[in-house]
Amino acid sequence: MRIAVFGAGYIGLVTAACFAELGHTVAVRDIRSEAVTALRAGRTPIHEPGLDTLLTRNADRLSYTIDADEAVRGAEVAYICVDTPPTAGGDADLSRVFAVVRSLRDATHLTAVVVKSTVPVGTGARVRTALDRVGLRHVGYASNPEFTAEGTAVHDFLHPDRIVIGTWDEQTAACVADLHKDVPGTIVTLDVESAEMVKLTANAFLATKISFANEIANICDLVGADIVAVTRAVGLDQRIGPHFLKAGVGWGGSCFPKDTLALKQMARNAGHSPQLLDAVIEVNELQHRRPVVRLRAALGGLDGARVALLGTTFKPGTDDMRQAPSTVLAARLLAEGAEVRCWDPLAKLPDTAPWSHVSRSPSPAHSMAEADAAVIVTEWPELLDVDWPVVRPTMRTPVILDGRNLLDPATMKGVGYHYLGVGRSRLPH
Ligand SMILES: NC(=O)c1ccc[n+]([C@@H]2O[C@H](COP(=O)([O-])OP(=O)(O)OC[C@H]3O[C@@H](n4cnc5c(N)ncnc54)[C@H](O)[C@@H]3O)[C@@H](O)[C@H]2O)c1
Ligand SMILES: O=c1ccn([C@@H]2O[C@H](COP(=O)(O)OP(=O)(O)O[C@H]3O[C@H](CO)[C@@H](O)[C@H](O)[C@H]3O)[C@@H](O)[C@H]2O)c(=O)[nH]1
Repeated sequence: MRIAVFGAGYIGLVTAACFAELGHTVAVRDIRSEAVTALRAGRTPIHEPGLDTLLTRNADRLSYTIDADEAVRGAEVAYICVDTPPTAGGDADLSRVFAVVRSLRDATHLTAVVVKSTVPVGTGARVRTALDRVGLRHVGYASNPEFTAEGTAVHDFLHPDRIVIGTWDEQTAACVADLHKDVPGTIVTLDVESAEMVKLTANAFLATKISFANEIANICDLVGADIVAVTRAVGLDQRIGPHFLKAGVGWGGSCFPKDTLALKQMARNAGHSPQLLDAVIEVNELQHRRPVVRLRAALGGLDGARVALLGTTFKPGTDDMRQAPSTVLAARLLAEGAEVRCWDPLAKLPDTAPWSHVSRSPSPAHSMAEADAAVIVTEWPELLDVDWPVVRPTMRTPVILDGRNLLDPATMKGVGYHYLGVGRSRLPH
């Protein structure tokens, strides 16, 4: 099939590359000319494992343009993969989605318009009305939310747990299902509103699991239990499962913060106050700040202290800094008078505050030299290879706050660190 993909970001590019891998012909449209220029020159503007390979291998089935008409020329299906960031009030900003819909007005040959962007319930109905208004009444509509995670998106797309297709007519459902015919995974067809709700619910539930683990970790710290041992045992219960129970510095990224807030505001707009979701978000915001409280106590104040941030991206395996917990940490440390350095193997650090006041180090060891404390913010595997006994004497004070419970506490204490984990105060100091 011929597909037009709108948006050459993390989701649009993965969608385009994977559909091309499945044998479809894909035209990608973005409004950022620099992204289109890079893609045309064979450069991938984002880091996503496996994406380069797919884009290169399927280059003859892929094209890139800033021209919407060129993208949809001959296409049967248009996929909308544009960003839906929060407005100032926290609702999802749908302006880009509707800009794409307006740009389709001459694409009368389309069979279906599919929204993959994460959107509030009711968006599909509004897009349907907008399509009708621009003369595309005969074109089908589907919601096909995406569940891939950054760092594993290519694998997740090609090996999904489920493919969710929300439509109001069987023909469009069959068309979207056909695009995925060579992809394993259960196809779930349902109404558009429920499909939109599935996406928001899945992210809210995963965020809830993490906030729950973080709350239990904070209690573990107070009463003398070890969160790693606790969640390992609890997760063996098949009704609970082991996933998304890792305590740490809280969740970030381009999805959980935005989507939990969008769900909360969507509920409030409907007259419901979602108290559990409020608590999930609040626990997470506090979790971003807790390392500063703990460092202040460990160092007897932060004014003039040198702190190294090890890892800045919101998780390993990506260059994405969107809503990374490290940004709150860096800002808070600077506000308390600390000098902050950072190391990250991939991060695209913004040149705005707080990062404009943070110095970059080429290696973890370099960032820790003469430092009073280091915080593991992102569990990059490179941190397991650091020669910790060699680094310790180079630090002014050997305080390690392991915000991801990555390292072995006994080993770190054995080589002379003042080691602090998350929810692990039971372990001997
Ligand atoms: N990033 C993820 O892992 C992920 C996973 C599941 C769902 N989603 C959802 O997918 C959507 C896209 O997320 P993303 O991370 O890819 O965002 P992104 O910011 O990386 O990419 C969005 C792209 O859309 C482009 N764009 C904006 N307006 C456009 C227009 N009118 N025509 C064509 N292109 C346009 C932007 O220039 C940008 O390159 C969001 O709704 C997000 O919530 C993201
Ligand atoms: O046990 C855990 C698991 C994750 N995290 C944190 O949670 C955040 C999100 O992680 P992850 O879910 O792996 O990354 P995303 O790429 O944001 O993917 C999520 O958001 C996407 C966008 O909606 C969805 O498609 C995915 O299904 C969903 O996992 C990161 O800050 C992680 O550090 C934890 O703190 N503890």
